[in-house]
Amino acid sequence: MVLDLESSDPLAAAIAPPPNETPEQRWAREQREAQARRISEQIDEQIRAEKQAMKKRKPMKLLLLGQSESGKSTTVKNFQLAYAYDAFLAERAAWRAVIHLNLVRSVNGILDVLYRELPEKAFTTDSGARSYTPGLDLGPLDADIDEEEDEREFAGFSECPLTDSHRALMLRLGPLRKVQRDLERFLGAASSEEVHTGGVDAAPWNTGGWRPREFAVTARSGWKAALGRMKTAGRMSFDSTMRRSESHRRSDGAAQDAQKQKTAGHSSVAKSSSSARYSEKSDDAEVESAADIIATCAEDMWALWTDNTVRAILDKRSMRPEEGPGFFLNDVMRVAARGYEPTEDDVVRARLRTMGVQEHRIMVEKGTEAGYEWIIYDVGGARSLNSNGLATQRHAWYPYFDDINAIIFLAPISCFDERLAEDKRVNRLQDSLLLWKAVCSTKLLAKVQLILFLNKCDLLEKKLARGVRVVDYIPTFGSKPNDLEHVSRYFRSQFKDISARHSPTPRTFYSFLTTAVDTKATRITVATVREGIQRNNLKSAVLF
Ligand SMILES: Nc1nc2c(ncn2[C@@H]2O[C@H](COP(=O)(O)OP(=O)(O)OP(=O)(O)O)[C@@H](O)[C@H]2O)c(=O)[nH]1
Ligand SMILES: [Mg+2]
Repeated sequence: MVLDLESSDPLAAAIAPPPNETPEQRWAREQREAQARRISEQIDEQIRAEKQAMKKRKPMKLLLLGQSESGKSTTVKNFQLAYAYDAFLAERAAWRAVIHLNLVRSVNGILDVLYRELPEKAFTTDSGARSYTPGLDLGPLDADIDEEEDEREFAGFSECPLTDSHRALMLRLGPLRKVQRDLERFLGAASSEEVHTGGVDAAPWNTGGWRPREFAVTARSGWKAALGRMKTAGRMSFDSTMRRSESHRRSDGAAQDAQKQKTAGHSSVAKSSSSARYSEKSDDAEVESAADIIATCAEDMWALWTDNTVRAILDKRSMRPEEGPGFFLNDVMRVAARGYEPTEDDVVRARLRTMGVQEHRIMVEKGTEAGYEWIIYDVGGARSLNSNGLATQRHAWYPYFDDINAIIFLAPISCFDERLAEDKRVNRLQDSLLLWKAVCSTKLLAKVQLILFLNKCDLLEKKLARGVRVVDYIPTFGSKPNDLEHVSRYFRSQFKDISARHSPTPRTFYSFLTTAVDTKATRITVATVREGIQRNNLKSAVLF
């Protein structure tokens, strides 16, 4: 049987003129069709005009505040994922070097602990000064040593539990010291600025004692320029033919970064752009060689992380790298593999400290608001922004406070049992509350919507599940059940109370329980917040 395509096409049948149409009927039909075309064109024109108007509309300005490691930059990444996905994708490869740095920092942090477990003679020089075994390229101790902690009797081990095969493993991982230095130099070539953390910066994965120093690149020193270089490096491993066009783009990018930072009120633009000079060839080669060494060490890193003795040593020291920032050891075989491309989740979990102010322009790519621009200011939560810092540095923040539409304030509520490194008397949650109080009471912000993200709920839940009792750190918590619901409700009530008592004029309290590394859940929160800010009304958004 031959299929009659013409008559079996429902569309063709629907638009075909009726059979036996009279001239009058034809005239009437053509009139109707012309009218329908006019309406359709009007609608198209209206959409075009709306898009134009959208582009002309003042961008929505959002400021992210909160102590260091509260999750501000992670929240920015969630905004990018939701509303500027193409831009997010474009930068994804660039994060490889950061993720590699995060990984080797975890490994070197563990190695530091292990070397300190070895008998004295294994790391005492002729002069008696402590050092690592001579002849190894272990570099300087990459941790802030707390002598008190160092001398502490190591309960549970009467003698060194590390065997010869542990030592051999540690030796084989020795080259990762240099890898860490190289990656730090690469990411920070614009500034070579290492930040000695303290105060609100501190969120070590060991709650007491010493911790690995964290590496930072700053807005002032042009970390975006560094990211530009990482883009090259990341892409190189996927497509080396991109090299030439990329180097052109990079110089453009450095100029744009300088311009953006200027817009954001940075005084050190010149420094930022001039410091973007670097030796492309050696930097690229360094990053590739770092990736190579990391790939070679993959199995040993995994062996280290899964070794029972090593884990017992970390446990005894209450060290939990897996709860710290930028933890990739569980994924080491994937992340360290040659040709590794970061996933979305990897990028969201990657840790790169922000110093100064980062300005992110997010152009909404799709939907009814395509073409609409958001400017998100991501403030480094370093010391300058602690409870006292806000007072002393308030002038520096005025340009950002001025015409801001909303502030998202991030408070990591899992850190109720952690203390500031610079002042052991101050609880980190307490520090967050003080900063919140300072923000709430700022007169210039009286009319600004404040949205509180009680973040790191996943870590809070884990902590409570392993028996850490809130009342031991915050006596006013009393005898309430030590579970996520009651604890988060209690913490929320503290923040709410401060908002009510210290806001210059009455303001509605908006809060969300968040886990910023959970991109699915955060996407919903971000959408609610975005719509709410746009309508200047988040009433339906108050959760629990
Ligand atoms: N487990 C967990 N980790 C989180 C969460 N939010 C952020 N992180 C991690 O915490 C680390 C710090 O997050 P950032 O977003 O860099 O913190 P920040 O507030 O920008 O810190 P500064 O730039 O120092 O001011 C990163 O490694 C994140 O992946 C969370 O809800 N749960
Ligand atoms: Mg940040």
